Amino acid sequence: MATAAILALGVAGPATADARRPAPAGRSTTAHGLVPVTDLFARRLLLADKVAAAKYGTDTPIDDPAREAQILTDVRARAAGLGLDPDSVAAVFRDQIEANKLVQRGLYARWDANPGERPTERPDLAEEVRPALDRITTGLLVALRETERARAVPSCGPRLAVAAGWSAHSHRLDALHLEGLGRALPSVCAGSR
Ligand SMILES: O=C(O)C(=O)C[C@]1(C(=O)O)C=C[C@@H](O)C=C1
Repeated sequence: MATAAILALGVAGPATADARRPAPAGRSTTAHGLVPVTDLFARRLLLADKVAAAKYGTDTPIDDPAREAQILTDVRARAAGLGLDPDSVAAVFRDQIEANKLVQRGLYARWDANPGERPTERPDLAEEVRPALDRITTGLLVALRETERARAVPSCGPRLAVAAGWSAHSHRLDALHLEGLGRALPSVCAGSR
């Protein structure tokens, strides 16, 4: 999705007048229906700052294929337990990982160019940062299950754009994290896979 489109939606915010009106019978979701998903995407992207701070200036590379495989194996198994399609859920998480790496690389470039902006503390990746990412994984699996129907209807794309704009705005994402949010979205709607 175009970053500019997300930005514009973020500035506009949700349609409050519509949100106050009761939904017509048979129409299950509101414009806010996908916010639980995009909110967790945004939170996960903000954690990329801690991941990058844990690794920057060390021998630990941004890419950790073993950790990625472990996440994808785990979410596939848990998706099946929740009655979700494992392939679809794995696609969503693969996008989250790619989005996270996009932000990490952007931060590295920023810190290389501006030494004054480099992190002053190094969080513990194993003890602090990955457990926080794991908590988001659990929340995201629940959010994907709760939005299964909303993600299967043709209006998913526009609703996702509204939700992403709202989450970008409420988490005050900068341009880099907004780009990450755009990278996080492609697999959310059932028809997009
Ligand atoms: O846990 C890490 O080391 C991260 O960099 C985070 C993360 C992720 O998004 O979960 C991203 C890149 C790595 O390849 C593995 C996992």
